[in-house]
Amino acid sequence: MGNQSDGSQSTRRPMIEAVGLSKFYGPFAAARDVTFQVNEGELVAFLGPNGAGKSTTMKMLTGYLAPSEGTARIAGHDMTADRIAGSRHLGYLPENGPLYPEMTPVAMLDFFAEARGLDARRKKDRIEAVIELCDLSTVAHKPTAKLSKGFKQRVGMAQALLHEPDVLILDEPTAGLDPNQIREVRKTMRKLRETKTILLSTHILQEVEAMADRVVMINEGRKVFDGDVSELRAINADLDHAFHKLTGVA
Ligand SMILES: Nc1ncnc2c1ncn2[C@@H]1O[C@H](COP(=O)(O)OP(=O)(O)OP(=O)(O)O)[C@@H](O)[C@H]1O
Repeated sequence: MGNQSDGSQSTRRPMIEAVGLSKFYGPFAAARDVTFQVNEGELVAFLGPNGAGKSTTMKMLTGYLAPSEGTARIAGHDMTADRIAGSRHLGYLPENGPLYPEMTPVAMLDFFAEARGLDARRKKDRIEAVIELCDLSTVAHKPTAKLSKGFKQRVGMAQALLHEPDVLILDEPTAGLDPNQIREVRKTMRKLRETKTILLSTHILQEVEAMADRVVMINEGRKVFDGDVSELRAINADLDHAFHKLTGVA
């Protein structure tokens, strides 16, 4: 299924690296010593029950949140010391959809394109391209706050893809969507995985079976599994049961 089936995983370049990442809020550890990597061309599903620390880990990987301990690297760039260089490679879909709900999708994309230093020509081309790819033309000039959840999610995705990053970190891209919208997101994802390295958090185990090369699972801030889907199946043929066994949550 995955594009690592030729056994070349170890020779591929690591594009997303979590090295001993921890985040403490007072005495509470939202993430503790989390280490894993996503190699070039892989799509890795990031699983765990609510509150396990997925979003916290993703925010540290993207440089949005400073780790208490450890190192996050994107395409080899340390996201604390060298965030701008790493961010050129990275598209990030945060858990709560796009920022700046009062702006229209076009205005927001324009703003992000400016912030990322795209020149005028490339800005125009890329905004047009992501509006088409994410099917936003009918809502491009409406305030984002007034859009449906599915469209808001697409605006977030368009923002993440704007600068043609080769690495994507997507925090629950199908959360709260209806089945038709989920199909659309999966279709987009299948297209993206041909050219990009992707870390994707989700609660939908069918999504994992359908798309992931590998699974990283965390529970109570700690990594509890890192392997491919067949290894997860070796724990229990039913992925729901495997998830339950590793996390103690149904
Ligand atoms: N700023 C903060 N201050 C204190 N605790 C926090 C903070 N941010 C997150 N947490 C706690 O850290 C833990 C991990 O949260 P996180 O959002 O990373 O989980 P998650 O795995 O993404 O969950 P979900 O699947 O519900 O999105 C939770 O218990 C959360 O309440």
